[in-house]
Order: sequence, then structure tokens, then C-alpha cells
Amino acid sequence: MFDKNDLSGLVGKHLVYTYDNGWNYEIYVKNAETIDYRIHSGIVGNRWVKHQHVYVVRVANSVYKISWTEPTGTDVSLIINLGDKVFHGTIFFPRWIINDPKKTVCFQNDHIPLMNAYRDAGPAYPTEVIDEFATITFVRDCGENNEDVINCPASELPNDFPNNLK
Ligand SMILES: C=Cc1ccc(O)c(OC)c1
Repeated sequence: MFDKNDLSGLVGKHLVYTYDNGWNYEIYVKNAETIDYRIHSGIVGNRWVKHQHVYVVRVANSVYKISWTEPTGTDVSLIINLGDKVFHGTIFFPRWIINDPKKTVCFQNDHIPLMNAYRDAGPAYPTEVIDEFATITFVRDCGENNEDVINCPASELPNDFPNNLK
């Protein structure tokens, strides 16, 4: 039996993955309750976020689930199966983001009150559910609480990212 409380197989991991719909995302599991992430392509390509509070659980030997709710009102739940390299994401977008995704394309940390105002103005419904598998294309260990892993928008990365990383 695995230890449900041992998240050490996930914490510190930096992953790049591409959803089956073509959207390319990147996540750094900074610690057991915090992620940083960067979106490379998709309807909100070039959005990036640091210090997102998340809920992380281990549900099998090498399978984890990360869930959170964002200042925009978007809810996300990810399954990360490191053993089989299977990734699945479910994103619950409020209607206002589907109507005008560009409103959320920014370094969110500099605009939290604005995102909350958009969230509260809505419309929230009908929610758009994006339910997709993804292929993990890059994994490395960066240790905990490393602020250098995700520290700029995707547009400022070198052309050979992530192959420029060790
Ligand atoms: C809406 C944010 C969001 C959606 C899907 C993801 O895989 C993700 O990873 C960090 C973030």
C-alpha cells in the first residue's frame, strides 16, 4: 500500500504537456499547496500565474490529483499519472472567459483585483467544461520553492525551450 500523505514524488516537479486539443501548458509544483504555471498556446496562450493555492492528493502509487479555484472563477482539476505518463485535465471556464479570453492573458499576479471584478461581473454561466487528456513532453525535478522555474511569460522564452533546460 502506498502512503497517501507522501507527495514527495510530485512536489518539485516541472512538467510541460500538450492537451489533445493542441493547447500547450507548463506547471511547476512548487510545494504541496502551491503551483506556478505558464500557458504557451490555446485560447489563453501567454497567460502566466505564480503562487496559486492548490489541493494536492496522491490517489495511487504514482498518481496525483491537483485541484484549485482561480481569482477569475475558473476551476481546474488535473490528474498526473507519472508512472504511465498519462495526464488529464478538467477545466471549468466561466462564460465571460469564453466570450473574451484575452481579458485573462497577463501575469495574473499583477491584476488580482481586476480578475476578481471580472469574476464577480460574470456571466459565470453556462460554464464551459474542457475535459482533455494531455501528453507529457518534458519532466524534471527542480526542488521545492524555486522561484526561477517559471519567471517570465511564454513569449519571452528561448526558441529551444524546454530543450535549453537541463
Ligand atoms: C486554467 C488554468 C489551467 C488549466 C489547465 C492546466 O493544465 C493548467 O495547468 C497549470 C492550468
